[in-house]
Amino acid sequence: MLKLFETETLSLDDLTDEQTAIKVQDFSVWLNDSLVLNKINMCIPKNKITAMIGQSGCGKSTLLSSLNRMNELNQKYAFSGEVLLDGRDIYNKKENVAKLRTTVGMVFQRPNPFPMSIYENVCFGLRIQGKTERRMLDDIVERSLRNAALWDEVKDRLFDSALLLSGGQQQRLVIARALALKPEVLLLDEPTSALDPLTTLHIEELINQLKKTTTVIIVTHNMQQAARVSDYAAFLHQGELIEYSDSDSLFTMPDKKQTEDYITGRYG
Ligand SMILES: Nc1ncnc2c1ncn2[C@@H]1O[C@H](COP(=O)(O)OP(=O)(O)OP(=O)(O)O)[C@@H](O)[C@H]1O
Repeated sequence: MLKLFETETLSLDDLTDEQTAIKVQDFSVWLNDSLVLNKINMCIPKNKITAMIGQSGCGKSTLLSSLNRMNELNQKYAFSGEVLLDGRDIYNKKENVAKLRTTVGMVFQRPNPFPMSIYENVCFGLRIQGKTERRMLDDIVERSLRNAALWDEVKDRLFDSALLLSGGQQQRLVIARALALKPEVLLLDEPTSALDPLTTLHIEELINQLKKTTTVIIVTHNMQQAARVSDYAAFLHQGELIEYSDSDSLFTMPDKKQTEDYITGRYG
């Protein structure tokens, strides 16, 4: 299979604690009293790209947003089980949720730049953390924009409104905003679904670069994209984790008939 990038494959069954970024254990979610995720178990490897795939409504976004407690913004939310980040249950009562959401950053389907300058967008979270020293902010803004492959396009207009950027530039800007906080994990919810093919390719290259320092988990409807960029893939169906393995195996020799039907386009 044509892969955009090659990578060493670890066996998901033999991951050590050091190789594991997030461990999801018997995790179930109810929204408005209906079961949306049913006893999910998965170990997400560190500094790799893991894709979540499955037909609309299967629970991908719910699972993704459960990994940094974004799901709690939904009022009628209940869960059971555990999500361990570096061995710590993020649902423990003492968890600092604001800090968690900087450690586990999230980028949504539609870019959501704030109505302020490009520069201020990138340092938004840093300012909330009370960081004001200009030279440090300048350095972080430059590094984050470089890492998000946007620096060359915006370096001469850092103080222009972010809303003037194109859709693809805005998506890279919000990735830069997340990177400024040095996340350990970045959650991407269909980050390229609103973008053209060339910009999508830029973002895919960027995602691959990110794994040098960051664990990336991406929800995508685009099977080619999942096969191109991900090292591991999880197939969900009606709230169940049907199959989870390295992407080469899942996309070329799936174990389960349901997975095969989905990736060959028989449904979904
Ligand atoms: N607030 C809510 N109350 C009740 N059910 C909800 C709520 N939000 C989502 N759901 C249901 O939970 C299930 C999972 O939704 P989720 O958004 O996680 O699926 P998804 O796989 O990401 O779908 P898509 O690919 O369409 O974005 C769906 O059946 C959805 O209708």
